Amino acid sequence: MTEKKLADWWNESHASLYEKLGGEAAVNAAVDIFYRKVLADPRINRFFEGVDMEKQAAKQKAFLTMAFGGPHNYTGMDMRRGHAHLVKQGLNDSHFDAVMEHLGATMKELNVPDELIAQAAAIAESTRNDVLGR
Ligand code: HEM
Repeated sequence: MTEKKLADWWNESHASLYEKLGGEAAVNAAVDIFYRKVLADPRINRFFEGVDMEKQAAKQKAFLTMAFGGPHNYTGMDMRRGHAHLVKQGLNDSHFDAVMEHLGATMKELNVPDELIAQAAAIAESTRNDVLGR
């Protein structure tokens, strides 16, 4: 193998899900679509009432970066703290499922391959108990 081929092979086989999806550009493309879906959904939009737009955009970006397996600084404890007030307002599995639905639909709209959608869903799913405070 030439050096270039070796480097390509290494990068392809070690690319994170985040890199495969297109990194920060992919997250930025997904934010608008995802955000619109969430805010248009009467099952869950009440949780986002009174959250200011700037904070919200940063939150959506953090959410998607996390789901895409990218660099993030959140831990289970942060997920617990970040959603504890929502759990008090009744946040439960049905709301979590709705968010998962929008995540999958957003990625489908962006023509992400099913296999990568499944990987992102698995990452998001792994936060369920922390988000729901149990
Ligand atoms: C897939 C699981 C989820 C992940 C990975 C996630 C991720 C995050 C992150 C990173 C933040 C920012 C926390 C911070 O302030 O540092 C956040 C906040 C928030 N999340 Fe989630 N989230 C998830 C599920 C949900 C669900 C199911 C809802 C409601 C239906 C929700 C509603 C919110 C709201 C409203 C905030 C902003 C809270 C505030 O600033 O007052 N999240 N989430």
